Amino acid sequence: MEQTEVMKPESLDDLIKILHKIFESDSVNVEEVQNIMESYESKPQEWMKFAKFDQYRYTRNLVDEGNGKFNLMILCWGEGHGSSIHDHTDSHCFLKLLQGQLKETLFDWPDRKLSGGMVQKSQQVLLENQCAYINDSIGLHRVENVSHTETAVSLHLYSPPFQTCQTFDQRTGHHNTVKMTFWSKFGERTPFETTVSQENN
Ligand SMILES: N[C@@H](CS(=O)O)C(=O)O
Ligand SMILES: [Fe+2]
Repeated sequence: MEQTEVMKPESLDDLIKILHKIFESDSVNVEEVQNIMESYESKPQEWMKFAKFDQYRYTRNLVDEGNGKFNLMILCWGEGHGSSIHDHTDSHCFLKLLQGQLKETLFDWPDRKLSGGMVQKSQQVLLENQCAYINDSIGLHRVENVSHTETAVSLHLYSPPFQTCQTFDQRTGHHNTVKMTFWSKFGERTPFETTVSQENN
């Protein structure tokens, strides 16, 4: 389908409505989703209720389940928090900055005869309101809030939704499968579960 104009979402709720419409279709137009997400102007009062921080790790806070087609979540990054090198389980990943800055480092998938560690392909600093995109054919990434004084908040859309991903050891290229958990869902702190690992990647 051809895209004629980019609608500018009036609010986070409006953005969610537009995303529901877009994802009714079976094919995902990456550029369209990226443009819509980028054109939403972040207003803290609209997303504050989802932004719950942890002292030790970045948190994943579920905002919307996208009718089963996507998961929309807000990630909260304390000073110096970062993810390990990971994949996105064959899903589309859109990452929009709501507050602060994040550094994204791209890596190639490790090959068998890896020596000297995994190779960095590129690096970019994402600024407020920018929206980046990645999938497994582009490569792997690590995301970091390198600031020692500012927190960062980002809005992530994954389609289709996924619950596990692979994390990679930069030195050896070896990977582990990790279960991904939510710190909160729809603004409510997720109850502590003893059976489920509370690890992020
Ligand atoms: N993909 C990561 C966040 S990031 O580092 O892009 C996650 O969903 O936890
Ligand atoms: Fe990621």
